[in-house]
Amino acid sequence: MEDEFAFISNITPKRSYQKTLVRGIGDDAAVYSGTQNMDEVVCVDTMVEGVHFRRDTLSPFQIGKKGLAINISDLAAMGAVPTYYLVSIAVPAAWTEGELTDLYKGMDELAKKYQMDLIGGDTVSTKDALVLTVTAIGIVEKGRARFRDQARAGDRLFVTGYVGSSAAGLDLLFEKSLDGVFTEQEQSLVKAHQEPKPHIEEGRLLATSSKRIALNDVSDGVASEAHELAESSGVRIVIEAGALPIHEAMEKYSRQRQIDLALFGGEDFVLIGTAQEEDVKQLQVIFHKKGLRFQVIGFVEEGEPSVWLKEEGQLKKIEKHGYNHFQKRG
Ligand SMILES: Nc1ncnc2c1ncn2[C@@H]1O[C@H](COP(=O)(O)OP(=O)(O)OP(=O)(O)O)[C@@H](O)[C@H]1O
Ligand SMILES: Cc1ncc(C[n+]2csc(CCOP(=O)(O)O)c2C)c(N)n1
Ligand SMILES: [Mg+2]
Ligand SMILES: [Mg+2]
Ligand SMILES: [Mg+2]
Repeated sequence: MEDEFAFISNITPKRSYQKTLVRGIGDDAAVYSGTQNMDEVVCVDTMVEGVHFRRDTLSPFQIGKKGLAINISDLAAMGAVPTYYLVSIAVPAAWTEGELTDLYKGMDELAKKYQMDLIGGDTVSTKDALVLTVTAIGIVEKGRARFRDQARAGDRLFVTGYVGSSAAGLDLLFEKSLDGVFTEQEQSLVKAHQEPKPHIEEGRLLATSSKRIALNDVSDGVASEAHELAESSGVRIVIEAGALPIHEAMEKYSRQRQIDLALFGGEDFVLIGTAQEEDVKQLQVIFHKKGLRFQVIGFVEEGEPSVWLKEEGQLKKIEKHGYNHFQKRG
């Protein structure tokens, strides 16, 4: 990059979607007005070169798109409607301005889909690895945000999409690299890793259609997210191995590997939650009508906060070893 200021000028949006925007990029901070009867929802997640992606696993466009997607996924897990985002980027010398422009195009594609305005950020240089930090903002009707602490004994555990696909796709990318040759089946796993689709529509249905729902998104793997629900809610969660929705492209993998990828792989960015049995029945109908996936994968019991896997009648305790930045993968 030659000039930080010319770069900022290039990535400044020429249009805005949100009516509440008062001042976007170009001042010391952005300003937007609150919306009556809505709560503001805000989250931030970071992607680091070498940790969350490599140059041979994601293209610059995909890095941008995924950097925004993982944040929209957290908004989805709260039941929110996305509105704004801010981008902080630390750029090493090896990255060209063209690549950075592509990275922003990736974010812009998704922003357009959800009518989100880019309203600010920060651009700095760094020595080795690119670091992309996105802050996403959304709104949700007052009292409707979906929390992790709402699971109760008797609830069913559900997910809103395939689990394990992203980790399977990453393994394929490690094996063959970005421009490797993939079968059509392999390509669907690779795509799940490179361009995860945030489940906003699902989150909105869960925020507006039912009563008490605990909700989280799958960034670190089903086991880790189930632990978060169990710990926040003070309950015991049982996952039924046979019910996990595994993509057909993983059929040729051993059963053990499929389950491992689903439980401990992560980055699927589907929603995982719990709801009362009678609400689950309604939700299944609503989701089905919209062509969306809603799969019951287990249940909630009273007991010490813990997660168990039920497989062929046997119960096995599963530890919280999803993806953990400061632990070796178990
Ligand atoms: N360094 C930090 N400083 C302050 N709060 C943090 C920090 N890291 C995480 N948190 C907060 O801790 C909570 C859990 O964060 P966490 O990142 O685990 O959730 P997540 O974004 O859903 O998961 P993931 O990062 O795997 O996508 C959130 O409320 C988050 O804002
Ligand atoms: C090159 C490369 N190596 C490993 C991985 C796997 N990975 C990285 S972070 C993460 C969990 C979510 O992170 P966070 O908790 O920060 O949201 C996972 C499963 C990857 N995507 N790319
Ligand atoms: Mg986070
Ligand atoms: Mg989350
Ligand atoms: Mg997250």
